[in-house]
Amino acid sequence: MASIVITGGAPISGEVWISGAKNAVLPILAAGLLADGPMDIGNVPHLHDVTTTMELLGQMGVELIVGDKMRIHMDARPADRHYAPYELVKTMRASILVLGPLVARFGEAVVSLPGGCAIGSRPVDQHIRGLLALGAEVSVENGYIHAKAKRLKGARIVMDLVTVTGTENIMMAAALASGTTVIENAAQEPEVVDLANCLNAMGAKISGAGSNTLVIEGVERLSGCTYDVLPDRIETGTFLVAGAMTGGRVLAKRARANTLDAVLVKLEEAGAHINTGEDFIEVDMQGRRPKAVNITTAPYPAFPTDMQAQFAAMNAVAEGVGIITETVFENRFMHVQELQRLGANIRVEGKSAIIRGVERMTAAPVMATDLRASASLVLAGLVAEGETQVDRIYHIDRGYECIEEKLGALGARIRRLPA
Ligand SMILES: CC(=O)N[C@H]1[C@@H](OP(=O)(O)OP(=O)(O)OC[C@H]2O[C@@H](n3ccc(=O)[nH]c3=O)[C@H](O)[C@@H]2O)O[C@H](CO)[C@@H](O)[C@@H]1O
Ligand SMILES: C=C(OP(=O)(O)O)C(=O)O
Repeated sequence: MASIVITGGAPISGEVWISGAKNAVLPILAAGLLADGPMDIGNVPHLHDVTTTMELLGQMGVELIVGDKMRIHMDARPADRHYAPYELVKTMRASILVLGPLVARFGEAVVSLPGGCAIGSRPVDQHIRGLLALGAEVSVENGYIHAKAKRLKGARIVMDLVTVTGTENIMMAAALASGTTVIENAAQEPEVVDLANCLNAMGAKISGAGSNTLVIEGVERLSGCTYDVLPDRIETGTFLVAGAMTGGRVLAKRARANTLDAVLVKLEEAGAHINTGEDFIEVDMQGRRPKAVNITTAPYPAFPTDMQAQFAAMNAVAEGVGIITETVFENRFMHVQELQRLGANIRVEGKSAIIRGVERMTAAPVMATDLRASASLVLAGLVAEGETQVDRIYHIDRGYECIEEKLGALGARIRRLPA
């Protein structure tokens, strides 16, 4: 299995280009199933999850071509299958995003249950509840969700909890339903807004994206469109933390500061100078050691769970004690025991990790358990003395485009060892 080796201690400084957002491009590709014309999607990140989604859509008969500069040309008109097999869904939970579009487009969908993963059980009951409310018949048999509806009908849906892909699935299904759908307690994440913007560019009538109430007036058809995916706020945040925890300076280009408010506030609290513009964010630590910060994860606009592990790595070498409370996923502290192998002083109590910063961490072989846990281990490797080897990095390739090249360009001594 491939691994990443980092020799700690090099200052991280310079400019980095931010890629398109994984969590926006995946629903946008799924939304392409609804288009009765060609889609041209730009700013697509080169990620394993994108390849998996293309494979999934390809199996349904969608035509996909990767063009210059990672543009994807997609034509869903020839699609004639409404089936998402376990073999693909198990490698990427976001495959569940085809459920809503398939029912809306074909009147029928058979999609494998995604199952749990390292960070939690991650049920999809809200996705199913939403489709039932829109009038679909839904059953779960032999690990597959079977959903059917001649035409979905608009409804008022109050979500029991805030779910990002749940909101997206219902929004996509409702876009082609008859009548108006209102989703209350909707997710407000920027990726939900990006999907709504893309659907509107296809001819949908969606308002309220970015608030907790979405109103979707169903339309008869959706056309193709040209759309550029929003920059990845989690990739951005990860590079900014790399700068902050190494006492360096990082200028993230093609980044959106207004999607990262909660993260930037915490970086400032850690002692970083922050400078933002319309399409850049600069973090400058001026050689200082970061101060430990307390964070509590929650749905947007609060602090994102997808940045929790990276801040745990920063707190591990910060001055003072920081408490990190994870409220979104029940098992998202898998990085803690690996950070401890590098010398971090962390105690987990229920939903919180109490992190007492140490002056130095030392290299060790560590193992990635999920996407952001992997990122936190790479970040820790940047400061640990010696050579840290991070194994099972296929997790990181799901969500970071060329991470070793980007960090290398910022001065990190980092290399990938092939399998
Ligand atoms: C592809 C994608 O966009 N992934 C993101 C998305 O995942 P995803 O959309 O899977 O996460 P959700 O927002 O749905 O999950 C939030 C919480 O709700 C629970 N839940 C969710 C749905 C449901 O039907 N029932 C239920 O109980 C989950 O187990 C979790 O505890 O949002 C998460 C929370 O910001 C991020 O960490 C992921 O990076
Ligand atoms: C948990 C994540 O992704 P996914 O929902 O695709 O597993 C993530 O991006 O950190």
